[in-house]
Amino acid sequence: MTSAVSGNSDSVPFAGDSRWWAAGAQVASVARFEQVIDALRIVQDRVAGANPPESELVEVAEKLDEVSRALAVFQVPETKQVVGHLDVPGRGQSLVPAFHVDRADGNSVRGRVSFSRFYLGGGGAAHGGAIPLVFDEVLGRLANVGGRIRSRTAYLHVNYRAITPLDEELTLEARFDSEEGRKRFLSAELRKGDVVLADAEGLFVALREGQP
Ligand SMILES: CCCCCCCCCC(=O)SCCNC(=O)CCNC(=O)[C@H](O)C(C)(C)COP(=O)(O)OP(=O)(O)OC[C@H]1O[C@@H](n2cnc3c(N)ncnc32)[C@H](O)[C@@H]1OP(=O)(O)O
Repeated sequence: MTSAVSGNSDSVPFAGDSRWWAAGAQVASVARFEQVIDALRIVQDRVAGANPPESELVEVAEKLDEVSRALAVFQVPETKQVVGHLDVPGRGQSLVPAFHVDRADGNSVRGRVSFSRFYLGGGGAAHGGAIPLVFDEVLGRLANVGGRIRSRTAYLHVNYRAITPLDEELTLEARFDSEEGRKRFLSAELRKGDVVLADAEGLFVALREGQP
């Protein structure tokens, strides 16, 4: 039996369906796919943090090749892709740390995120590119919810105020500040407790008819 992939991209509704993707992609089991993504995230972390002997590396490479071969025959075009459209925190997209929504409406969202070992930059701090990934994910979704015409990031300005530690639950708050014609201005902060670790301002431009 197959299930339609949900229009919402988080277990707590993010106030609407952005329809960034073509609706109707089917997945054999959302729960099983989520299990695969969770396992993949752990593999990413374990690979990033490992320094095993060569014999173990040979075995691990063979096992990973086996997984790649198993999935190779099931590749689909973007319109049928499941990753990115799963109704689970993080949309099943293992590139971006999963964002867990606690509160959302059409103009703001608050949630939690944690940067695991995979996202290490150096010196215990999250990679400077991993933080904009999360801001783009959250602001991009917020820019498009509530039946708005879909938009794309035109710019994303990030200020790094303090190092972002790994493996700690952080909060992220974002808001839709204003709109001028096709231009949507949004902002957000990433915090550990009361301390702002990073903040961001983004411009998202609504796409014209037929614009990719
Ligand atoms: C479930 C799905 C969830 C998805 C979540 C993740 C969402 C992630 C969103 C993304 O990351 S999208 C991918 C990254 N972004 C891109 O690939 C965008 C690439 N750039 C473009 O496609 C175009 O440049 C863009 C659509 C952003 C704008 O081009 P247009 O030709 O449509 O707009 P135009 O150049 O006419 O500009 C419209 C207005 O925006 C302004 N503008 C555009 N880019 C700007 C910029 N960079 N800085 C300042 N202003 C800018 C421009 O000046 C103008 O202002 P005015 O109306 O006041 O004259």
